[in-house]
Parts: sequence; structure tokens; C-alpha cells
Amino acid sequence: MTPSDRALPLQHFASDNYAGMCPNAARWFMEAQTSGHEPAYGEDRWTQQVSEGLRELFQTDCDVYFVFNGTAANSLALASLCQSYHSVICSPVAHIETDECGGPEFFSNGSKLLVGESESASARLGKLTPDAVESLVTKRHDIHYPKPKVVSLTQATELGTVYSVEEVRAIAAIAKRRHLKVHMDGARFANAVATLGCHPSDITWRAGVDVLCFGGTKNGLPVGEAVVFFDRALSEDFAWRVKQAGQLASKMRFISAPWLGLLENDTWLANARHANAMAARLHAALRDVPGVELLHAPQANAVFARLPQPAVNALHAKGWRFYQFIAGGGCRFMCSWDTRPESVDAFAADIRQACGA
Ligand SMILES: Cc1ncc(COP(=O)(O)O)c(C=O)c1O
Ligand SMILES: C[C@H](O)[C@H](N)C(=O)O
Repeated sequence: MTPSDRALPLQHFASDNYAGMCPNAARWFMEAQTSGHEPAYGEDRWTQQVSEGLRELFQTDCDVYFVFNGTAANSLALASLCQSYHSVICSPVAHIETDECGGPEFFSNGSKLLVGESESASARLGKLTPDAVESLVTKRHDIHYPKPKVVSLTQATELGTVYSVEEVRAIAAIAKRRHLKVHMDGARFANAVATLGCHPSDITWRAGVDVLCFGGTKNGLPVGEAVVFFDRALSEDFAWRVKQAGQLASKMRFISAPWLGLLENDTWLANARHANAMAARLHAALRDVPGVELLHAPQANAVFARLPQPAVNALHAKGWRFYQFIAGGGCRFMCSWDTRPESVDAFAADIRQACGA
């Protein structure tokens, strides 16, 4: 039986971007839709309500903006933290380095990304490490070197791992000591909080993070990421930066209202917990399949594995979609808020068959 023969529509393991809108987000989207005429450009009641909701969630008076996607969120947030002659320290597998097509450099008018290398186990798991940050910050102080100004962490990382509270604090402590700002690419922030079981403030402003790009798209929204400044001094004029970049939605309510669906009853966490659980289910199902080399245990909603190319080809021929270009390491099997256990089991069965088990 091929995936297309299955009764339910096929679900893929390429990206959590493949999933649709979760029911709660959809309900709020329709609530905003059926209201008739409403103020534009963020002056609507839903945008105000969800901004207040995020301040309550993070337990601090943070400044909140909404943009269409994560690349814009990261690029504009970084541009607001540094000048063109500054540099941003990130991990070698950081999305801002590998998958944003120079957006951060473009929107900051030239800030350079400095890749923090380390031989440590953490670095091999996609994390930026304190020693890598310290090494880059102290490497040079001459006028020819783009002055480090920001440290960027991805939480959860591009390799599906999660910084602990202590790890975030350790990097932020170096950043503060070296007068750097801390940016967090939180495209999968919900998945990290679900894994850690901590309060969202514990791995953000309480740990020293200055700005969080809070991903909603991968968590069940149709579109839309929140840029959350925990230091309002850093968001001065950010609204104009958003407008100039073409990221200010005129009908902002259709981005912000679905966010209320995520915040309601902590749906954002429930969606993330489910996606993480599906990754754990897939990892367990693949553990004893001959030919499958599991790269590391999942800490969020992705499983990374190396498969023989013929098996990859056979899976693609059966209609399964998944990426092989992430972080230069094997196949990435990404689970979403709506991934069904049956889809995981069917995919694992096809992997087993493709590997000749
Ligand atoms: C870690 C990470 N950061 C940011 C993004 C945002 O990318 P996009 O501009 O595709 O929404 C993504 C992928 O979507 C991602 O995986
Ligand atoms: C890889 C692609 O850029 C997207 N961020 C994803 O994670 O699917």
C-alpha cells in the first residue's frame, strides 16, 4: 500500500511548515473574519489582546510585533540590535547562517555572521557553546574586524536539540560580560519549552535573552511570527523597520487573532508536546531497523538519521517527503502539531521495508 492509498490525506516528515492551521487558531481567524470592518496595521483589538497575552505569558512588559515569517523576524530583530559594522555570533548550523539567503546581512546593511566553532559534544548537537562565543569575542579587537555585538541562539536548534536553562544562562552571561546582546531564534520555541517543562520566561529574559523571535507558523498558525523585545530600548523605531521591510500587515488581525488560539488554554504547548511525542514515537520505531543510523535522540520534534541512498530513493518513490540538506547530516524527519500516530507508524513501516528489514 502506498501513502496515497491510505484513507486519510498523506502527512509528510519534511517540515512542520507543511502542517495546516490548528483548530483553535482557525476558530480565532474566523472570529476576526466575521467581525466586519476593523482598524488596520495592528490597531485592531486582536493585536492588542494578543500582545497583552504575550506580556502575561512572559510575565514582563515586553514589546511585541508581528511579521509574516521567521526569516523576516530574525533579520529585522538582528538589524535592530546591531549596526552594519557589527557582527553576529551564531552556530555553524544556524538558520540565519544556512537558510535565510543573506536576510540578516541584508536587513542590517552588512552585519557579518561569525560562526562559532567548537569540537565539543554540544557543538556537534547544533548548539553554540560558551567557549565558541568567548573565542570569537576575544579573537581580535583591531579596527579591521567586524565588532561582535550579538549572540544568536536557536531554541530548539536546527538539529532538534534544546538548550537547557543553564546553557542559555551561561552564554548570556558571557554576552553580557562582553557587552553583546542576545537574540533567540525561536521558530520552534514552543517545542523547547515543552521539552524543558520550564516557564517561558526562564529561558528568555530571566536567562538574559534580549529579543525572542517566537515561532507561530510551525506551531499551528497559518502564518505569522512574533518578535518579542524584553528590553524596550532595543525596539525603538522597530515598527518603522518592519514597515520599510514590507512586513507590516495591513489586515494584521488575520495574523494576530490566530495567536489568541495558541495562547488559549496553552494550546501552543499542547501542539508542541504532541509534535515532540510523535518524534519520540518515530525514533523508537526506528531504533532497531538495520541500515538506519539514528544520529541522536530527539529533544524536540525532529528525528535525524542516516539511511542508505537506495532506501531514501524508495521512500521518495512511495511519495514520502523529507529533507536531507539540514545541517549537512543525514535525513531530517520533522513532526508537526497534527502528525498522526498512524502516519508515524506507516512511515516507520515503509522505512523498515525500504531498508530490507
Ligand atoms: C530554525 C528556523 N528558524 C527560522 C525559520 C524561519 O524560516 P521561514 O522564513 O521559512 O519562516 C525556520 C524555518 O522555517 C527554522 O527552521
Ligand atoms: C529548512 C527550511 O528553511 C525550514 N526552516 C524548515 O525547517 O523546514
